[in-house]
Amino acid sequence: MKFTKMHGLGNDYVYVNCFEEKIDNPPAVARFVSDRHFGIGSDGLIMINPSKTADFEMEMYNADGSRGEMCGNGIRCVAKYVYDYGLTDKTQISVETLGGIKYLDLTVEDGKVSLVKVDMGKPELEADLIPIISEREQVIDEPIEVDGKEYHMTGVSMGNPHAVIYVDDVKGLDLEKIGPKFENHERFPKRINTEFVHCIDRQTVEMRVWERGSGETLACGTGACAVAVSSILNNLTDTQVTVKLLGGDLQIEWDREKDRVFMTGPATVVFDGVIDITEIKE
Ligand SMILES: N[C@H](CCC[C@H](N)C(=O)O)C(=O)O
Repeated sequence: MKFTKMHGLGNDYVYVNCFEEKIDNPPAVARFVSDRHFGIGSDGLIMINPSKTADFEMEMYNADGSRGEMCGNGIRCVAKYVYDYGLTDKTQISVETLGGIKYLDLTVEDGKVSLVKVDMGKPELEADLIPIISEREQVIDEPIEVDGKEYHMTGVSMGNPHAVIYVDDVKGLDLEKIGPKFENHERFPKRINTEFVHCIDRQTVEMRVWERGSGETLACGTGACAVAVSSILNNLTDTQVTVKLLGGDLQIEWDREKDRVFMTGPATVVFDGVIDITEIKE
């Protein structure tokens, strides 16, 4: 199977052009290629498929083989792949996802995509997932106990579920310890992506993320959007936010008039390769 290894701010996936390749068991292939010792090494698998309702379809799997409804860093890389590898010459494209059709603007330099702006759509407060105790115009603040400690979170969906938690010290967090306890907490029937955030000023936040199905990643596009929406709702930032992640910065804007979130960031090709997946059983 031919693949292309790409990343968005270090959130790396194995990309497969399924106009040419066929994958019969994506969850098993995702687990295999993601293994950083026995496979290629990645945060998951992203299949680029034909679509009946958009220019392309993004089918995304986490490293544990679970399917994600949407992937912000991933969809920017899909846009770069389809332009740079000649599947389109358009600089405005649409991509079908389980989280709805997304619309992307591509910036091209020297014939290659260097930056992508994604209309991430309408943020939803996860009332069914995390009971919201007040209307969205007020502070959204839900207590949750993990490891005997009470945290306060804001639940936001960007197609996939997120719990946003504000802390004073992001760097010192033991994510390996508390991350899985949030991810698998009984409050989250679909599990959860959890973002830990420190606000630097009204235009800048820094965050780390424990992703559902992949653990700590260097960046999370949908997570950065959820953090921006939560920070604006909690009156901690203005509507344009630079989100600083371990892998780099994303620019997020929540256009309250249109009620749509826009994410702008890079996409990078690392290498092309071929791997034998015929022996994968499970
Ligand atoms: N782990 C996420 C999917 C990947 C999201 C993230 N890598 C991004 O860039 O948005 C989930 O299961 O909902």
